[in-house]
Amino acid sequence: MQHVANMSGVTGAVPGRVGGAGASVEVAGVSHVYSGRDGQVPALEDIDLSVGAGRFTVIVGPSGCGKTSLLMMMAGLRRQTEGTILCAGRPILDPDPERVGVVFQEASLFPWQTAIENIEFPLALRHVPAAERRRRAESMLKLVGLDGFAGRYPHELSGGMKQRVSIARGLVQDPPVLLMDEPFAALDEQTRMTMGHELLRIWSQTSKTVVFITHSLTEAVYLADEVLVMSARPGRIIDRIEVDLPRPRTYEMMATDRFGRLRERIWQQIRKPD
Ligand SMILES: Nc1ncnc2c1ncn2[C@@H]1O[C@H](COP(=O)(O)OP(=O)(O)OP(=O)(O)O)[C@@H](O)[C@H]1O
Repeated sequence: MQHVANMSGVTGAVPGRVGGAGASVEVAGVSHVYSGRDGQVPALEDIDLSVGAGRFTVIVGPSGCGKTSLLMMMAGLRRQTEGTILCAGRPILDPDPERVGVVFQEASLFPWQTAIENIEFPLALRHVPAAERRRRAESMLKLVGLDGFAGRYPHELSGGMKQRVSIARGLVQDPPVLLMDEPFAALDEQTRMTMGHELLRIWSQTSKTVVFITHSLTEAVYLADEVLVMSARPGRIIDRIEVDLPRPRTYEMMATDRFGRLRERIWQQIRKPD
Protein backbone atom coordinates (compact mmCIF):
# COMPACT_ATOMS: atom_id res chain seq x y z
CA MET A 1 0.00 0.00 0.00
CA GLN A 2 1.29 3.44 -0.86
CA HIS A 3 2.39 5.24 2.30
CA VAL A 4 1.35 8.88 2.19
CA ALA A 5 3.42 11.13 4.45
CA ASN A 6 1.17 14.13 4.20
CA MET A 7 -2.49 14.33 4.98
CA SER A 8 -4.71 16.43 7.14
CA GLY A 9 -7.96 16.18 9.04
CA VAL A 10 -10.02 13.16 10.06
CA THR A 11 -12.16 13.66 6.99
CA GLY A 12 -9.12 14.69 4.91
CA ALA A 13 -8.78 14.70 1.17
CA VAL A 14 -7.05 11.32 0.90
CA PRO A 15 -9.68 8.58 0.81
CA GLY A 16 -9.22 5.82 3.37
CA ARG A 17 -6.84 7.86 5.52
CA VAL A 18 -7.54 8.63 9.16
CA GLY A 19 -6.10 11.49 11.22
CA GLY A 20 -3.05 13.73 10.88
CA ALA A 21 0.37 12.76 9.56
CA GLY A 22 3.46 11.77 11.53
CA ALA A 23 6.22 14.00 12.87
CA SER A 24 9.93 13.40 13.17
CA VAL A 25 11.60 12.30 16.40
CA GLU A 26 15.21 13.33 17.06
CA VAL A 27 17.24 11.90 19.91
CA ALA A 28 20.66 13.54 20.37
CA GLY A 29 23.38 12.63 22.85
CA VAL A 30 20.99 10.95 25.28
CA SER A 31 22.59 9.23 28.27
CA HIS A 32 20.94 8.11 31.45
CA VAL A 33 22.18 7.01 34.84
CA TYR A 34 19.79 5.62 37.46
CA SER A 35 20.61 6.26 41.10
CA GLY A 36 19.38 3.37 43.19
CA ARG A 37 20.10 1.36 46.31
CA ASP A 38 22.98 -0.31 44.45
CA GLY A 39 24.52 3.02 43.51
CA GLN A 40 24.73 4.51 40.04
CA VAL A 41 23.40 2.38 37.17
CA PRO A 42 24.42 3.65 33.71
CA ALA A 43 21.46 2.63 31.56
CA LEU A 44 21.91 4.53 28.28
CA GLU A 45 25.05 5.93 26.67
CA ASP A 46 25.14 8.63 24.04
CA ILE A 47 22.10 7.63 22.02
CA ASP A 48 21.63 9.41 18.70
CA LEU A 49 18.74 8.48 16.51
CA SER A 50 16.43 10.09 14.07
CA VAL A 51 13.03 8.81 12.99
CA GLY A 52 11.62 10.55 9.93
CA ALA A 53 7.96 11.58 9.83
CA GLY A 54 5.73 8.64 9.03
CA ARG A 55 8.51 6.06 9.37
CA PHE A 56 8.21 2.78 11.27
CA THR A 57 11.30 2.22 13.43
CA VAL A 58 11.82 -0.84 15.57
CA ILE A 59 14.27 -1.01 18.49
CA VAL A 60 15.69 -4.35 19.56
CA GLY A 61 18.37 -5.24 22.09
CA PRO A 62 19.21 -7.57 24.94
CA SER A 63 17.07 -7.58 28.05
CA GLY A 64 17.89 -4.69 30.36
CA CYS A 65 19.73 -2.63 27.70
CA GLY A 66 17.52 0.40 28.28
CA LYS A 67 14.85 0.16 25.56
CA THR A 68 11.93 0.96 27.86
CA SER A 69 13.91 3.73 29.54
CA LEU A 70 14.52 5.34 26.14
CA LEU A 71 10.86 5.02 25.16
CA MET A 72 9.74 6.55 28.46
CA MET A 73 12.04 9.49 27.77
CA MET A 74 10.63 9.91 24.26
CA ALA A 75 7.17 9.91 25.88
CA GLY A 76 8.21 12.58 28.41
CA LEU A 77 7.48 10.13 31.23
CA ARG A 78 11.09 10.11 32.43
CA ARG A 79 13.83 12.73 32.12
CA GLN A 80 17.21 11.70 30.70
CA THR A 81 20.40 12.64 32.55
CA GLU A 82 21.90 14.13 29.38
CA GLY A 83 20.90 14.97 25.83
CA THR A 84 17.82 16.19 24.02
CA ILE A 85 14.73 14.63 22.51
CA LEU A 86 12.69 16.55 19.96
CA CYS A 87 9.33 15.64 18.56
CA ALA A 88 8.08 17.71 15.64
CA GLY A 89 11.05 19.98 16.25
CA ARG A 90 10.19 20.79 19.88
CA PRO A 91 11.69 19.27 23.04
CA ILE A 92 9.74 16.59 24.86
CA LEU A 93 9.98 17.49 28.54
CA ASP A 94 6.67 16.18 29.89
CA PRO A 95 3.98 13.81 28.65
CA ASP A 96 2.21 15.44 25.72
CA PRO A 97 -0.50 13.08 24.45
CA GLU A 98 -1.29 15.43 21.59
CA ARG A 99 2.20 14.88 20.20
CA VAL A 100 3.03 11.38 21.47
CA GLY A 101 0.73 8.41 22.13
CA VAL A 102 2.02 5.40 24.07
CA VAL A 103 0.97 1.73 24.04
CA PHE A 104 2.47 -0.59 26.64
CA GLN A 105 2.84 -4.36 26.88
CA GLU A 106 -0.15 -4.69 29.18
CA ALA A 107 -3.28 -3.13 27.77
CA SER A 108 -3.89 -1.47 31.20
CA LEU A 109 -7.54 -0.70 30.50
CA PHE A 110 -9.89 0.42 33.25
CA PRO A 111 -11.91 -2.72 34.09
CA TRP A 112 -14.95 -0.69 35.10
CA GLN A 113 -15.14 1.10 31.76
CA THR A 114 -16.38 -0.30 28.45
CA ALA A 115 -14.12 -0.44 25.40
CA ILE A 116 -15.47 2.84 24.04
CA GLU A 117 -15.19 4.57 27.42
CA ASN A 118 -11.59 3.43 27.74
CA ILE A 119 -10.82 4.90 24.33
CA GLU A 120 -12.59 8.14 25.22
CA PHE A 121 -10.72 8.50 28.50
CA PRO A 122 -7.78 10.67 27.28
CA LEU A 123 -10.31 12.99 25.62
CA ALA A 124 -12.45 13.16 28.77
CA LEU A 125 -9.33 14.23 30.69
CA ARG A 126 -9.03 17.15 28.30
CA HIS A 127 -12.74 18.00 28.64
CA VAL A 128 -13.51 17.31 24.99
CA PRO A 129 -17.33 17.54 24.63
CA ALA A 130 -19.11 14.19 25.02
CA ALA A 131 -20.50 14.01 21.48
CA GLU A 132 -17.10 14.69 19.92
CA ARG A 133 -15.45 12.19 22.26
CA ARG A 134 -17.86 9.50 21.19
CA ARG A 135 -17.46 10.30 17.51
CA ARG A 136 -13.67 10.15 17.67
CA ALA A 137 -13.63 7.01 19.82
CA GLU A 138 -16.05 5.26 17.45
CA SER A 139 -13.85 6.13 14.50
CA MET A 140 -10.83 4.62 16.32
CA LEU A 141 -12.79 1.51 17.30
CA LYS A 142 -13.63 1.01 13.65
CA LEU A 143 -10.02 1.62 12.61
CA VAL A 144 -8.80 -1.18 14.91
CA GLY A 145 -11.51 -3.52 13.64
CA LEU A 146 -13.67 -3.59 16.76
CA ASP A 147 -16.91 -1.95 15.74
CA GLY A 148 -19.65 -3.89 17.43
CA PHE A 149 -17.60 -4.23 20.64
CA ALA A 150 -18.02 -0.70 21.99
CA GLY A 151 -20.08 -1.79 25.00
CA ARG A 152 -17.87 -4.71 26.06
CA TYR A 153 -15.89 -4.55 29.29
CA PRO A 154 -12.19 -5.56 29.24
CA HIS A 155 -12.93 -8.94 30.87
CA GLU A 156 -15.24 -9.70 27.94
CA LEU A 157 -12.46 -9.15 25.40
CA SER A 158 -9.58 -11.41 24.30
CA GLY A 159 -5.94 -10.35 24.82
CA GLY A 160 -5.66 -9.26 21.18
CA MET A 161 -8.89 -7.26 21.39
CA LYS A 162 -7.71 -5.52 24.55
CA GLN A 163 -4.51 -4.52 22.78
CA ARG A 164 -6.58 -3.17 19.88
CA VAL A 165 -8.51 -1.03 22.37
CA SER A 166 -5.19 0.08 23.80
CA ILE A 167 -3.91 1.07 20.34
CA ALA A 168 -7.18 2.94 19.68
CA ARG A 169 -6.72 4.80 22.96
CA GLY A 170 -3.13 5.66 21.97
CA LEU A 171 -4.37 7.06 18.66
CA VAL A 172 -7.56 8.83 19.72
CA GLN A 173 -5.89 12.19 20.32
CA ASP A 174 -4.41 11.87 16.86
CA PRO A 175 -0.78 12.25 17.97
CA PRO A 176 1.74 12.36 15.13
CA VAL A 177 3.95 9.87 16.99
CA LEU A 178 3.00 6.50 18.47
CA LEU A 179 5.44 4.76 20.84
CA MET A 180 4.86 1.05 21.44
CA ASP A 181 6.68 -0.96 24.13
CA GLU A 182 6.40 -4.68 23.34
CA PRO A 183 2.66 -4.29 22.73
CA PHE A 184 2.14 -7.88 21.55
CA ALA A 185 4.54 -9.71 23.87
CA ALA A 186 1.78 -11.15 26.05
CA LEU A 187 -0.16 -12.60 23.10
CA ASP A 188 0.05 -16.10 21.64
CA GLU A 189 2.11 -16.34 18.45
CA GLN A 190 -0.79 -16.56 16.05
CA THR A 191 -2.56 -13.53 17.54
CA ARG A 192 0.75 -11.70 17.63
CA MET A 193 1.30 -12.21 13.91
CA THR A 194 -2.23 -11.09 13.13
CA MET A 195 -1.83 -8.03 15.32
CA GLY A 196 1.44 -7.11 13.62
CA HIS A 197 -0.30 -7.28 10.28
CA GLU A 198 -3.22 -5.23 11.61
CA LEU A 199 -0.85 -2.64 13.00
CA LEU A 200 0.71 -2.19 9.55
CA ARG A 201 -2.76 -1.71 8.11
CA ILE A 202 -3.58 0.91 10.75
CA TRP A 203 -0.21 2.59 10.21
CA SER A 204 -0.75 2.74 6.46
CA GLN A 205 -4.12 4.41 7.07
CA THR A 206 -2.84 6.95 9.60
CA SER A 207 0.70 7.79 8.42
CA LYS A 208 1.88 8.04 12.03
CA THR A 209 5.51 7.88 13.02
CA VAL A 210 5.91 4.65 14.99
CA VAL A 211 8.70 3.63 17.37
CA PHE A 212 8.18 0.01 18.39
CA ILE A 213 10.15 -2.12 20.86
CA THR A 214 10.22 -5.88 20.55
CA HIS A 215 12.24 -8.94 21.51
CA SER A 216 11.01 -10.78 18.41
CA LEU A 217 13.45 -10.44 15.52
CA THR A 218 10.85 -11.78 13.07
CA GLU A 219 8.38 -9.13 14.23
CA ALA A 220 11.12 -6.49 13.92
CA VAL A 221 11.93 -7.31 10.29
CA TYR A 222 8.28 -7.80 9.37
CA LEU A 223 7.19 -4.39 10.66
CA ALA A 224 10.11 -2.04 10.26
CA ASP A 225 11.40 0.48 7.78
CA GLU A 226 14.49 0.52 9.95
CA VAL A 227 15.69 -1.64 12.85
CA LEU A 228 17.94 -0.07 15.49
CA VAL A 229 19.97 -2.59 17.46
CA MET A 230 21.11 -1.70 20.97
CA SER A 231 24.05 -3.14 22.89
CA ALA A 232 23.83 -4.64 26.35
CA ARG A 233 23.70 -2.11 29.18
CA PRO A 234 24.64 0.68 29.05
CA GLY A 235 22.59 0.71 25.89
CA ARG A 236 24.14 2.20 22.77
CA ILE A 237 22.95 1.98 19.17
CA ILE A 238 25.30 -0.54 17.56
CA ASP A 239 23.59 -1.12 14.24
CA ARG A 240 20.97 0.44 11.98
CA ILE A 241 19.41 -1.84 9.45
CA GLU A 242 17.30 -0.51 6.62
CA VAL A 243 14.60 -3.09 5.87
CA ASP A 244 14.22 -2.81 2.12
CA LEU A 245 11.43 -5.37 1.81
CA PRO A 246 8.52 -4.08 -0.27
CA ARG A 247 5.21 -3.03 1.27
CA PRO A 248 2.65 -4.24 1.91
CA ARG A 249 4.48 -6.91 3.84
CA THR A 250 3.13 -10.44 3.49
CA TYR A 251 3.53 -13.57 5.61
CA GLU A 252 5.16 -15.27 2.61
CA MET A 253 8.06 -12.81 2.82
CA MET A 254 9.11 -14.37 6.10
CA ALA A 255 10.22 -17.48 4.23
CA THR A 256 12.45 -15.59 1.79
CA ASP A 257 16.27 -15.49 1.89
CA ARG A 258 16.20 -11.72 2.08
CA PHE A 259 14.05 -11.79 5.22
CA GLY A 260 16.28 -14.47 6.74
CA ARG A 261 19.46 -12.46 6.04
CA LEU A 262 18.05 -9.36 7.71
CA ARG A 263 16.98 -11.37 10.75
CA GLU A 264 20.36 -13.07 10.93
CA ARG A 265 22.22 -9.75 10.81
CA ILE A 266 20.24 -8.50 13.82
CA TRP A 267 20.78 -11.74 15.69
CA GLN A 268 24.56 -11.61 15.12
CA GLN A 269 24.62 -8.14 16.71
CA ILE A 270 22.47 -9.08 19.69
CA ARG A 271 24.31 -12.27 20.56
CA LYS A 272 27.69 -10.52 20.69
CA PRO A 273 29.27 -10.87 24.13
CA ASP A 274 29.63 -7.62 26.15
N1 LIG B 1 13.97 3.12 38.28
C1 LIG B 1 15.12 2.45 38.13
N2 LIG B 1 16.11 2.52 39.06
C2 LIG B 1 17.27 1.87 38.88
N3 LIG B 1 17.56 1.12 37.80
C3 LIG B 1 16.62 1.01 36.84
C4 LIG B 1 15.36 1.67 36.96
N4 LIG B 1 14.63 1.38 35.85
C5 LIG B 1 15.39 0.59 35.07
N5 LIG B 1 16.58 0.36 35.67
C6 LIG B 1 17.69 -0.43 35.13
O1 LIG B 1 18.09 0.16 33.90
C7 LIG B 1 18.37 -0.84 32.94
C8 LIG B 1 17.51 -0.63 31.71
O2 LIG B 1 16.14 -0.96 32.03
P1 LIG B 1 15.01 -0.97 30.91
O3 LIG B 1 13.76 -1.46 31.54
O4 LIG B 1 14.98 0.34 30.24
O5 LIG B 1 15.61 -2.07 29.89
P2 LIG B 1 14.88 -2.87 28.72
O6 LIG B 1 15.86 -2.96 27.61
O7 LIG B 1 13.57 -2.25 28.40
O8 LIG B 1 14.66 -4.28 29.39
P3 LIG B 1 13.68 -5.49 28.94
O9 LIG B 1 14.06 -5.83 27.51
O10 LIG B 1 14.04 -6.59 29.87
O11 LIG B 1 12.28 -5.01 29.07
C9 LIG B 1 18.13 -2.18 33.62
O12 LIG B 1 19.34 -2.69 34.05
C10 LIG B 1 17.24 -1.84 34.80
O13 LIG B 1 17.47 -2.71 35.87
